Amino acid sequence: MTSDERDRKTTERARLRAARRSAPAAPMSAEGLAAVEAFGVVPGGTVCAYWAVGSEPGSRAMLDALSAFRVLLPVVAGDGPLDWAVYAPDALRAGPYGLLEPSGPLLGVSAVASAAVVLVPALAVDHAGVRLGKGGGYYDRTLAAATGALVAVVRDEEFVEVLPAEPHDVRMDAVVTPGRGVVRLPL
Ligand SMILES: Nc1nc2c(c(=O)[nH]1)N(C=O)[C@@H](CNc1ccc(C(=O)N[C@@H](CCC(=O)O)C(=O)O)cc1)CN2
Ligand SMILES: Nc1ncnc2c1ncn2[C@@H]1O[C@H](COP(=O)(O)OP(=O)(O)OP(=O)(O)O)[C@@H](O)[C@H]1O
Repeated sequence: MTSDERDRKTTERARLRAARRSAPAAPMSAEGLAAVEAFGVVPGGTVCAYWAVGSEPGSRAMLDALSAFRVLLPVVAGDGPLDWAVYAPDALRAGPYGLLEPSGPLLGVSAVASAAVVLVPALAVDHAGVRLGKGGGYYDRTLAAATGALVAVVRDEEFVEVLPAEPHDVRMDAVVTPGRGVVRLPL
């Protein structure tokens, strides 16, 4: 039943967040580019990425490695789908949840459809492509409109066999980890 799955998500989130707190940082500077190349995005193409916070995998270096592409970062817009703006290293401002957000013009929630690849933050991903996020539902509400490849970015140990899933969970097309590189899903 769905409410059981929700409880199991809560338990899994707590476990994964605790593990992250004691895990080494995962700057993953090359893995974003590896994912974009794996899906054959041409220079100048659009990629959605994210500004990593706290113990999340990812870094400014991961974004800067994508300088041949047009990189969009999410902007939290109330409880709705995420808005987007172009990443420029010198045009960032503080957003909610300790995030930095791009300060340039907002492109609207439909901008996610312009991306050939969407790099998606996650606490964990499973072999079927089910992703567990932080529980806000922002990405699930957003990715329904995406048309490009959805690639979750996690540590090796966060790529797991099976996660609890609800009907609204949007499946990932691939995962990238430092040890395994880009893995197409479902496995
Ligand atoms: N880097 C990044 N950007 C993102 C997300 C994300 O998960 N990671 N989001 C995904 O939906 C959206 C924002 N939603 C978020 C929801 C919760 C937390 C969060 O819990 N962060 C800290 C607590 C920070 C604080 O409140 O001070 C944490 O993980 O403990 C972060 C972002 C859009 N941008
Ligand atoms: N497409 C959607 N439409 C409306 N509500 C949604 C949708 N997707 C998720 N939600 C709601 O958002 C809440 C959190 O969902 P879920 O547990 O899947 O978040 P998550 O994927 O871990 O978080 P995030 O996407 O922010 O990283 C749930 O209450 C869920 O019902």
